[in-house]
Order: sequence, then C-alpha cells, then structure tokens
Amino acid sequence: MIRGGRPLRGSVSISGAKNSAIALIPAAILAESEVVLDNLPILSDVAVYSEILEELGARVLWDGNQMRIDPTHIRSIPMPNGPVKKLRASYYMMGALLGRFKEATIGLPGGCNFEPRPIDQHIKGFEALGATVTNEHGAIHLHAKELRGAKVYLDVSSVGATINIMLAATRAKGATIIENAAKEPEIIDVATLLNSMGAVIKGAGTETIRIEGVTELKGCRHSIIPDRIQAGTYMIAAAATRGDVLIDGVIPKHLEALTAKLLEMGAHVEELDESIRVIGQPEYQHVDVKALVYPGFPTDIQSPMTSLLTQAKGVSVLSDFVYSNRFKHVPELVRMGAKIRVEGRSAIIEGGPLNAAKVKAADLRAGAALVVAGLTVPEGTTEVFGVELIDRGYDHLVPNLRALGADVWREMEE
Ligand SMILES: CC(=O)N[C@H]1[C@@H](OP(=O)(O)OP(=O)(O)OC[C@H]2O[C@@H](n3ccc(=O)[nH]c3=O)[C@H](O)[C@@H]2O)O[C@H](CO)[C@@H](O)[C@@H]1O
Ligand SMILES: C=C(OP(=O)(O)O)C(=O)O
Repeated sequence: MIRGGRPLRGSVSISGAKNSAIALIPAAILAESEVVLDNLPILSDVAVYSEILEELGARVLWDGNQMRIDPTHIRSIPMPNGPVKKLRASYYMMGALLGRFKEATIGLPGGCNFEPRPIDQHIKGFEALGATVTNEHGAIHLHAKELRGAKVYLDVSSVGATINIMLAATRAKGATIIENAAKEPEIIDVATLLNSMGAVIKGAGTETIRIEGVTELKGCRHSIIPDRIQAGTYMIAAAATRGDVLIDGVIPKHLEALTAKLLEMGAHVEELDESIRVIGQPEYQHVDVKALVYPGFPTDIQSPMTSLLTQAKGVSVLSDFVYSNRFKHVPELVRMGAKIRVEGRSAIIEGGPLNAAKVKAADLRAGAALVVAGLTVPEGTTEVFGVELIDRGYDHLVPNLRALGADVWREMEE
C-alpha cells in the first residue's frame, strides 16, 4: 500500500547481491569443508536455496547476514520438483552437483517467467565437458564418467551459463576456456569465492575465462558484493520522487550506465567512494535507454526505469536487448495512467502524471516498477498485489522506504 507524493530523503544501506548469493550458495557445495558467506541478503530466494541444500544433506546455519554451509555430508539425490521449481538459479545445482558427484537430476528452473528462458548454453557447456544430458519428464539428468576441460564458445553471453560451466569445470581434468563469457560483476564474485576455495580461475569479468581443474576444494570465508540492482532501484526512486538519497555501501562503477542516464535526464548524481547520492529535480528530459549485457544498462533495472521515464517531459524509448519481451509491468503502469505502448522489443513512454490504482506484480522487477510508480502519485493509495515476488530480490524494501520518509506499508491479502 503506497500513499505517494513524498520526496524520499535520507540514506539507505544496500545489502549483498541476490544474483551473487544464489550462485555462491550452490558453489559452496564444491568444497570439502565449511564455507562462510558474509553480507548475505535476506531474500526469499536465499531461503529457498538453503532449503535445497538442506534437502541434499548439507548443514546450513543462517544467522542474519551470515550463512555457514557445511557440505561434508551432501549427496546427489534427484530433485525433480519442490524448491528447485521456485527459483531460476536452481540451475546452478546442475553445475555444482556435476562438478562434485559427476551426476545430478534437477527439475527445470522457476523464477521470473517474463518470457521463455532457455538453458541450451548451459547444457552445451556440460556436454563439452563430457557429460551426457537428458531431459526426463521435465527434469534434467546429467552424468559423466569423467569431466574433461574443453573450449566452450557461448552463442549468447549468458550469466547463468558462464557461472554454471565455471562451477562444473573447477573439478574437471585439465583446462576449460569459456569464450564470449558474460562479464557481469556477479561472475567475478563467484570466481573470487571459487579461487579462495582453491580453484584456479583467470579472466572472470572479461569475455575469456580460463579454468584449470583441481581435484579438491576447501572451505573459506567470503563477503558478497553489493546488490547493484537494488541500489539502482533506490537511485531511480530518489529521482522519481524528486528526493535526495544517499545510497550507501555500493560499488559506483557497477552503476555507471544508470548514473549516466540519470545525469542525461537532468538529475544530480554524485559518485563517492562507496556511495552514490541522487538529488531529484522538478523536471526531467526524455531519454532513450537500451538494456544490454554488462557494462550496458541492466535489464533488471529497466522495469523501474520505465516508471521513472513517465516522469520525464516528452517521449522516451526504452529497448531491452537482453529479453525481447520483458514488459509485463507496462499494462499495470497503464492502469495507473501511464501513456506507454510496446512495439517489438521497445516501450515508447510519453511522460505525464500517474494516478493511484490497484495493480499486480507479474514478476520481481515489475513489482519494483509499480512501487516506484506508486511513490510518485500524490493522491490516493496505490495497492500493489503479488508483492511476495518482490521479496525474491529486495531486502527490507518497506522498512527502507519508510526510513526514507515514504508512506508505505504492507497488508496481508484476505
Ligand atoms: C539468477 C540470475 O543471475 N539471474 C540473472 C541472470 O539470468 P540468466 O542467467 O537466466 O540470464 P542469461 O544471461 O542467461 O540470459 C541472457 C539472454 O540469453 C538467453 N539465453 C540464456 C541462456 C541460454 O542457455 N540460452 C539463451 O538463449 C536468454 O534467453 C536471454 O535472452 O542474468 C539476467 C541477465 O542479466 C538477469 O536478468 C537475471 O537477473
Ligand atoms: C530476472 C531476475 O531474476 P531471476 O533470474 O532469478 O528470475 C531478476 O533478478 O530480475
């Protein structure tokens, strides 16, 4: 429930990154002893992952922002259904279990279903390493007598495929080279953890990653990088409400594409060492935004960005070159009075005021977009339904927004 129209003011601390956490937790099972993850975000996706590991026999102690994972007694039991269906990143269990046991059966992943999200590049990578991969009644079965290093050229620079191949290849015999690898900061985070565990990975963050297989990995302690998508959402909310917010505990370099767009629109943005201050302005210029792979503008912030662009003068065009049809937030924004039409992979947004309405989050970032939109509406109460999807990726969103002065609260549905 949001009564908007109040500028957000103050500072907000950003939690660890969801897309790192849900890759680091499965990576931990490759170790022979305890892995400690610090700066863990408190998210429903993290809770689901801890359930998956416990089902497989790992000991998981989750205390606030720390998780201790002892994989000593883990085994590879088939997981065709259950928690693996609740999130996208369950696909990492394929690479992690294959690396450790040379065998895995994992149901096809869930997560945000804004369009079909194939995993053919993951499978191509596993097969190149010597695995046999079959789809048995909606679950993927992987088996290898031996994993051997190989050269894998990705047709699309997929975040998930890059990490998954890296996970399996750490325990393969010989060297694996991933070409056209994804370069997102979360990939570097996973490589950093694996290297601390004893893996030999070079080039993470570039388009060529080289992994020398090792026979054993040990436990270690690792602190998760800040969540650039949550940070970006608060930057957008600060601008949209014409507020003044210090977004703290971030790596400003990870947010450069967004910072550049906010400056182009006319917002004031100050980059400090580990924080970014956004000062909103009464008027914004229209801009064109192209969501691309890193270091381009992140697709995961394009939905909240759509809400901000309704506050700009004139017509903005937002195109998503990662997902061609990630626009489930648009019909809901239109219910709130937005003038937006979707043409191909672009949303054409004509600036203008929004009104309060009852709207539904179709996925995680669509939900965040509706919250940002609601915060701009000065009269009436915007009701966002389906907010459990927002819990997948935003740590303490409502308390954080309230601390910034927003009139927002949560009610249970009947
Ligand atoms: C858990 C996690 O980290 N999720 C992120 C990850 O998702 P995810 O890893 O699923 O996204 P990918 O980077 O794999 O997808 C990028 C593009 O490649 C295509 N593709 C991908 C794999 C494949 O085997 N074949 C294929 O065609 C996808 O359909 C998409 O068009 O990166 C996305 C792109 O930054 C983000 O939106 C998600 O938040
Ligand atoms: C699409 C997202 O997540 P996932 O890949 O986990 O569904 C996201 O974080 O915006």
